[in-house]
Amino acid sequence: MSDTQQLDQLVAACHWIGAKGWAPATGGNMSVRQDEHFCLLSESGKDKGGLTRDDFIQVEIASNLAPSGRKPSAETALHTLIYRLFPEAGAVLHTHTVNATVLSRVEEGAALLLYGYEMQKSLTGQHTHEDTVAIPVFDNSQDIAALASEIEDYAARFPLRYGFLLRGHGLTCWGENVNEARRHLEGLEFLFECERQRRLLESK
Ligand SMILES: CSCCC(=O)C(=O)COP(=O)(O)O
Ligand SMILES: [Zn+2]
Repeated sequence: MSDTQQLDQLVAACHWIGAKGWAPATGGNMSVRQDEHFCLLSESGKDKGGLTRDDFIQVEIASNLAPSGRKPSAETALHTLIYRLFPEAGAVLHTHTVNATVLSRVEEGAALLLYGYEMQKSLTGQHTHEDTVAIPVFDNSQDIAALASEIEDYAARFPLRYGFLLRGHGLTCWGENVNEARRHLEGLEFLFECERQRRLLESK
């Protein structure tokens, strides 16, 4: 698929995310890989539900630098980390949903454990509700370089698949292309909603 087609799919995904209310105000950021060395990342501070092709900025994956001098997302280092860690990753979506924000705060452990849900099979490679999907939760930080380094250390020691949560902040997830990243986002968001409801009911 050409760069233009991938970017068009990403723009459509941004509009879909916006319509769902998953990137309120200027929250969220989205990117697509161009090749081994470069990705296209959303410009910082924009309403991501209304992005057009021109709102994406080329960023060098190794350096986080934008040759154009424009300002890509404040969370650029998290996107480029994913592209460096996973050569098969082709798109990254970061959202600020209520479920991800609340669940990541009430979860006291280092990971949100999802099990018993048929919808786990919306995640590539999951074939049964009887397995456990672990989505790590990292404490939020305004120091994105330090956060990226912490996540890199985690990935060197533990499996990291589909996405991670930032406590009180949101979800960052990815896929081999925009469509797979979208499926992972939608599947995880559904699972987060179920888990939030389950915890609420069981606490009564
Ligand atoms: C109110 S949004 C705060 C920053 C953030 O978490 C985010 O996802 C958007 O930052 P960006 O620089 O990508 O616009
Ligand atoms: Zn964010």
